[in-house]
Amino acid sequence: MEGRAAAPGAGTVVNALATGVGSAFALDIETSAEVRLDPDVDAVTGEIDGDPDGDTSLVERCVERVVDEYGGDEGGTVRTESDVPTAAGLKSSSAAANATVLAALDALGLEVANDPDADVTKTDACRVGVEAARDTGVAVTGAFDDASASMLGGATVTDNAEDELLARDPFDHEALVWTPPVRAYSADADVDRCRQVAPMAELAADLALEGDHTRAMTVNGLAFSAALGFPTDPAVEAMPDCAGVSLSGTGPSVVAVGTADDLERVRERWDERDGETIRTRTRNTGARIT
Ligand SMILES: Nc1ncnc2c1ncn2[C@@H]1O[C@H](COP(=O)(O)OP(=O)(O)OP(=O)(O)O)[C@@H](O)[C@H]1O
Ligand SMILES: O=C(O)C1=C[C@@H](O)[C@@H](O)[C@H](O)C1
Repeated sequence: MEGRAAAPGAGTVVNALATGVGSAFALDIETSAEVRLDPDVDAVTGEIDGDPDGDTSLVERCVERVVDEYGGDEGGTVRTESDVPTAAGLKSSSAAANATVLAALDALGLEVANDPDADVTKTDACRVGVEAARDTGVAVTGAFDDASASMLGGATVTDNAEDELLARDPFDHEALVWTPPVRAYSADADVDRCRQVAPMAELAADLALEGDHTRAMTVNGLAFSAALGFPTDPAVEAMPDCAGVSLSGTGPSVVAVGTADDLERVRERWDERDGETIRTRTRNTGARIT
């Protein structure tokens, strides 16, 4: 019983740590997962390609939850490979969870689709990974905003307290990502500081629900950079030349969206900073069984 799947990382429109309402969009960088299930094995063992000491608890819990809900009492293995840097704000946890849940469902021979008649809908599959993120303490709110953007593609707005999808829109832009050489685990984020900027998070969520995701992300980025102690300079440098720019997740990455020519000008400025600058694009297709 084997299954394989892949899921994209994502960028932030609105961080949900202030109010529970969040918004994110899929980026064209991926994590893939391979799951092997065996009725004669009890435990689930995880492995992260290239990171032998990486924390595999999230993906192991994803497989356990899929087996509990849709399988028998199989155990087995899960192995991930990822182009999404971990703990960089680019939703590596959501991508890993979504890819693993889809691979485990595939291993059980179940059909997953964005269709109420499928064995499992993509939204329900996404909720399994969100519960696993809560179980393992990887996410603060469960991060249904990030997980739904990765699972469904496009830009989503969600209520993370209820795991409810409030809106989903196509989101078509070139993207530029700057990742400084530090890491910030969501579980360590200062949630009280984030709550201080709730009025700005509410404004950003209103803009996102009106479909103005790019202005929403810029408002969000200024507020959460200030709250979480990240510099606002990268956003200020990008603002004249992009449609929207934000600190992504709980940082440290900053994501700008716009046209290719405009982002080249932003890249020249960001390339002077320590760390890595990646050109990619947003995408409207989400996670898939491969
Ligand atoms: N490729 C992977 N395979 C298995 N688990 C992973 C993988 N990538 C991330 N994780 C899990 O996600 C955790 C990192 O989650 P965290 O929320 O801090 O990062 P992020 O999702 O990249 O950040 P953010 O939510 O700010 O975008 C890791 O410690 C690990 O448990
Ligand atoms: O841990 C969490 O619940 C979250 C982490 C960040 O990615 C946020 O951007 C997201 O809205 C919620």
